[in-house]
Amino acid sequence: MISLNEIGKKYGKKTVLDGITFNINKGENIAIIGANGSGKSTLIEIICGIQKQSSGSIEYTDEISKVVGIQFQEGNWPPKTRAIDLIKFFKGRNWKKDEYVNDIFNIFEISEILKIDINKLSLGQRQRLNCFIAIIDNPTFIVIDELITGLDLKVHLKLIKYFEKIKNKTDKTLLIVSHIPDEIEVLCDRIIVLKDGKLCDDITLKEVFRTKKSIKNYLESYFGEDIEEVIANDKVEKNI
Ligand SMILES: Nc1ncnc2c1ncn2[C@@H]1O[C@H](COP(=O)(O)OP(=O)(O)OP(=O)(O)O)[C@@H](O)[C@H]1O
Repeated sequence: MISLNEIGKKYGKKTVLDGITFNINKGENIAIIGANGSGKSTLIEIICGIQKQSSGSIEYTDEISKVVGIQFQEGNWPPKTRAIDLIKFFKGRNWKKDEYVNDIFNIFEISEILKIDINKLSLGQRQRLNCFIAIIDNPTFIVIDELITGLDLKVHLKLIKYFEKIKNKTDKTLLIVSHIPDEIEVLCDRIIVLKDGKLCDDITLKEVFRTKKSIKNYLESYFGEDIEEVIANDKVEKNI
């Protein structure tokens, strides 16, 4: 279990996270939602140990966090780095003999971008590669910061299917930043809502369906406008 206790984060005088308390149990699949700037990325970076909280504590009580795979919205790779260089770096020269790596290599369609400078890839191609690299070590705890960014529909559906398989067939723990109702419904069993850096809801999908009938209705109750519009604005902001 990962236990967050009164996590706070300040950048200078600006409070970005305030009093965040919740647990992540092994095998859980959690969606973190919130408006732009509500602190989602900061929170997942703190959970993964990339950033230090300004206050509060985190306890990691079992093997959940032993192997963490985090996919960032953007990855800053050194100039002239290619996918093949990263694969060899992480898995060695004999990576082709690794069945798991070959499997995800095909699913994420890496062969077509294998020898291109990563900095010259399109947003969607880079997203695919970032996601692939995040899970190359077959992590027990997978953190995905907005799967949809830059992906075309075909690849998006393919990746959702892959993560759905992970959810159903393994006891891996998934933490996903997402605003896409269908994605949340397929991949998650719990939603955490951040608003202005505060945790304002922590609810199971079961409860969402019982009280609001659909995830779309639930999201609308937080965003206060048609969620399709929020998603569309998100896509425009991220140049999809
Ligand atoms: N390194 C930083 N220095 C100063 N302020 C920062 C830094 N990183 C993030 N912030 C600010 O902290 C707030 C929360 O940012 P964060 O990226 O965590 O939000 P988010 O919910 O993930 O946003 P988005 O949906 O746009 O990705 C924002 O106001 C952002 O401008």
